[in-house]
Amino acid sequence: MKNQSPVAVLGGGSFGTAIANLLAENGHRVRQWMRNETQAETMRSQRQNPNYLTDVPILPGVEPVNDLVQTLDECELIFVALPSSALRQALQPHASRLAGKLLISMTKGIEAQSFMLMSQILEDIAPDARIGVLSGPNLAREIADHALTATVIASDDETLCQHVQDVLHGRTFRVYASPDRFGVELGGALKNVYAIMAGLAAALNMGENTKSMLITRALAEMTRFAVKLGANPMTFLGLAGVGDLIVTCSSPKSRNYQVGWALGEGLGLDEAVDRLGEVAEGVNTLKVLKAKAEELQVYMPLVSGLYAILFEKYTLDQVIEMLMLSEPKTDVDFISSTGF
Ligand SMILES: NC(=O)c1ccc[n+]([C@@H]2O[C@H](COP(=O)([O-])OP(=O)(O)OC[C@H]3O[C@@H](n4cnc5c(N)ncnc54)[C@H](O)[C@@H]3O)[C@@H](O)[C@H]2O)c1
Ligand SMILES: O=P(O)(O)OC[C@H](O)CO
Repeated sequence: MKNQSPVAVLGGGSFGTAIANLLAENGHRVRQWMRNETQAETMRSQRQNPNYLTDVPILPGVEPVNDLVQTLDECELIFVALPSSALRQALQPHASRLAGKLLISMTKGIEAQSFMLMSQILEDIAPDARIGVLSGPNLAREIADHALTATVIASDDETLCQHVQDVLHGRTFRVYASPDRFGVELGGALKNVYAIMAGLAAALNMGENTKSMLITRALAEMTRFAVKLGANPMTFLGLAGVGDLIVTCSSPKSRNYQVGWALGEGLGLDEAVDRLGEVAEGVNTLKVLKAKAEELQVYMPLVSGLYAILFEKYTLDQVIEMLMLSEPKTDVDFISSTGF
């Protein structure tokens, strides 16, 4: 079933571009909104995004636009691919236009002051909207290249999940549903931090044992934190948990991994972020996560270690020594408490 009204994608970056094209491939009319009028005009005339995924042709069904009010008024289903630092500021002024709309957050970040996830911000801005989260192992570059990909639409609104499955599902993009919006969204935000670490380790050629240890202990740490916040740990075994953690910690196409790689090459954090020139949400997430873990007294040695390197002038060697020589722990925390 095709939408009568066009579908909106908010964001002119790589993920907005990949998802807008995917929707158009499935036969939907798409309004891809971006704040930069020149960029929208260039995309309309050249049929290419001048800044992101520059070699990907913009399909005829995608109309790059610059008028947010008109876009929100025209569209019932709205995918949000704005950086976490921009989401509230971009949508708050238009709160009254969002009532009753289907708002799907694809943004993987955490708001600094409030520790709110992006769908919680959407709910805060638009309490009468219907809210979902799309998350999973979803590198924009690979979606645009039609690599076989799976994702998760998460919401307690089953009709919304079905609708999003209908519009996005296709030959190269498979959409699973989950009722656990909080767990799915938290997984997508937290894994960015560990991808920085994995990129750093890879640049230093630390080896496959190290990579595996990092990913597995990252999963343990993320899950421990999530349980403290009341999330369901089982969600972290799915695509939006371990799935996204694996891809982001393994792929040089991940921007968070690239920041870590640049740090491993000896760049400072600011230089690494500048060189990237795109959003790497893990840097801000690390700051808010470190503070929250301390507040909640959750043991997160990898987060503390990376924070110590990036913001407290510890050397990598000092942090490695602290991590490796700390008191030995149990492998899987939950085994003893579940009685298996
Ligand atoms: N790229 C991916 O592979 C991917 C995959 C899944 C989720 N995401 C998430 O999607 C979000 C966006 O990432 P991206 O990859 O598209 O980023 P990007 O760096 O490719 O592009 C960011 C875009 O946001 C725009 N922007 C910045 N500030 C803005 C503001 N105040 N108002 C409006 N637009 C603004 C920029 O101009 C740019 O067009 C992030 O939270 C990211 O974690 C990205
Ligand atoms: O490029 P990154 O590091 O923002 O990661 C992109 C996606 O979140 C991977 O699922």
